[in-house]
Amino acid sequence: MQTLAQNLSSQGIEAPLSQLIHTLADTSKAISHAVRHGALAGVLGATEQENVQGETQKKLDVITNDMLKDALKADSTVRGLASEEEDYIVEVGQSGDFLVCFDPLDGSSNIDINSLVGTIFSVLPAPSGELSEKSFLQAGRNQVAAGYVLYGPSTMLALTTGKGVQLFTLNPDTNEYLLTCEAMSISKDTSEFAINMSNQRFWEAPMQTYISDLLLGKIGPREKSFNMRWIAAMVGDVHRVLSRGGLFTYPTDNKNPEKPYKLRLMYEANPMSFLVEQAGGKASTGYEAIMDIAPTDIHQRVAVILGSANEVDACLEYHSVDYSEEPNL
Ligand SMILES: O=P(O)(O)OC[C@H]1O[C@](O)(COP(=O)(O)O)[C@@H](O)[C@@H]1O
Ligand SMILES: [Mg+2]
Ligand SMILES: [Mg+2]
Repeated sequence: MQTLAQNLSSQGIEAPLSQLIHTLADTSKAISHAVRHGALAGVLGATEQENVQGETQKKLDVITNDMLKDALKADSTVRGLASEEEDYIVEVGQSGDFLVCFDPLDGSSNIDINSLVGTIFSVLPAPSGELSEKSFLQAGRNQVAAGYVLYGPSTMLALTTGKGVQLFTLNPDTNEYLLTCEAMSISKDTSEFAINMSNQRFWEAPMQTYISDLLLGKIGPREKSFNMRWIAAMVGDVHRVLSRGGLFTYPTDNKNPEKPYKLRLMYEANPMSFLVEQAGGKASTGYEAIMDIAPTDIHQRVAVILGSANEVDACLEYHSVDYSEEPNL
């Protein structure tokens, strides 16, 4: 099995990007170690702090953010970083080639129940000139690399540099990432979907109708039965979609009109969309491809529908219908 270094070199990845990917991969090994020690290391539970998005930070949110920040600050290829847990962008060096956006610990609500969590990252080219938040506001199409690390029964790194999606598994005996799937591929069709059903009454008409039709199974317009899964960590749900197909969505809702979306564009939706497209799937808001969005804020949120191409298309058809005349929606 190829090591991460061997795989990057066989893909012809240039030295600066390879260095950065190693920094991220090495830090994820340390995070995996901390996550695995859980209560033994006193890292479970919440802090008294909130992040810029008004969410109470878990201890591990802060610990993992600091680990990644420190490692990226020491990497000469990094010009700046943006994190879910940082209010503002952080300038790192004067001359680095890359900007890194990351969610240090995705699925925070799973920490205290010993369930799946992960790290998501997106690498953008650093524009020349003075660094500001504007430097980061690039469409997802500009990403030069993206990936996630899943801290599950085994620790796995899914990575794309625009040449398909490679999956590595951390060998716990040698602490080395080894290539265990050289080209992840999402089946075009699926009969599995993932959505937080408890928000059903808050969704817009297209999603209400689409999910109702899935639930009707064989007696409905789709004429087949669908299964549902919800891990409550995007990283786990997207990993399942990459592994065996499926549709994952966190749609627009009006639960809190000031927050119509949940997932963050720069460090959740864009990197996952890059991976999904590279594995042959699709990623949309319902109205446009996620990676085509021109960002306006590093912490901006967005509706996400991603996964098996034909099923995403089926969902998008519901978004092209005018429901304004429908009495009950
Ligand atoms: O709590 P809900 O509604 O199930 O939302 C789960 C979603 O929220 C998230 O946990 C948000 O990520 P963070 O844990 O990084 O804030 C996603 O990973 C996941 O898909
Ligand atoms: Mg997250
Ligand atoms: Mg997070």
